[in-house]
Amino acid sequence: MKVQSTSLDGVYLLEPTVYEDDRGFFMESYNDKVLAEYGITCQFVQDNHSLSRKTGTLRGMHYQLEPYAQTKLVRVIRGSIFDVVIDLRPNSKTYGRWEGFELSAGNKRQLLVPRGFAHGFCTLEPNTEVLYKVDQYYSHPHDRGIRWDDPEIGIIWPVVSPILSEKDRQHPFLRDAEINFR
Ligand SMILES: Cc1cn([C@H]2C[C@H](O)[C@@H](COP(=O)(O)OP(=O)(O)O[C@H]3O[C@@H](C)C(=O)[C@@H](O)[C@H]3O)O2)c(=O)[nH]c1=O
Repeated sequence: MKVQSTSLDGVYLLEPTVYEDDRGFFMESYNDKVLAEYGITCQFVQDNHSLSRKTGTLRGMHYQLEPYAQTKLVRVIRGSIFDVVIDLRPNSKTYGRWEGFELSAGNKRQLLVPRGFAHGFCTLEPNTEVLYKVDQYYSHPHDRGIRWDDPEIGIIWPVVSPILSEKDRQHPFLRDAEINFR
């Protein structure tokens, strides 16, 4: 497993070692010892799986307030996504900055999203399935979001008119968002 740091402190891009043979492939999709070498010692407690039928489906930008903030380990098992994080840690040098990564069933990359970040993605292919581990349980009362097209953040999405849930259309801009990360 190759672990690369990114422009945002605490966000890592993971590239598993894939062993291919006549039958197909084998890879370790999660190994806590490898993550611990990078100081990532969270305990994952829930696995999530979503299917987005159409290309250009955008889910985001989501986070949970403390004490239900979540670390997420995201990967794609079918199709591909443009996966985006926004740094929401008020004391961070990169507060309000975003970065995007292409994750696909083909490249098998994974993104480690720490607590204190908003997360979202846009699908690049039909019938895209995303799996992710989280280290805190879902809590509806702590569930928050920021508008995907907040001009102050300026995410460059690969789609102009994405397919959104009703909830994701209603999120506030970052300047009005409720944030309680330290
Ligand atoms: C996230 C989540 C949702 N749900 C329920 C609530 C709701 O009725 C239904 C659909 O929820 P949503 O519309 O929020 O699903 P979705 O838009 O896919 O939300 C997800 O988006 C990505 C980008 C993330 O980063 C995730 O953490 C999560 O926020 O599933 C759970 O039961 N457990 C969970 O962990």
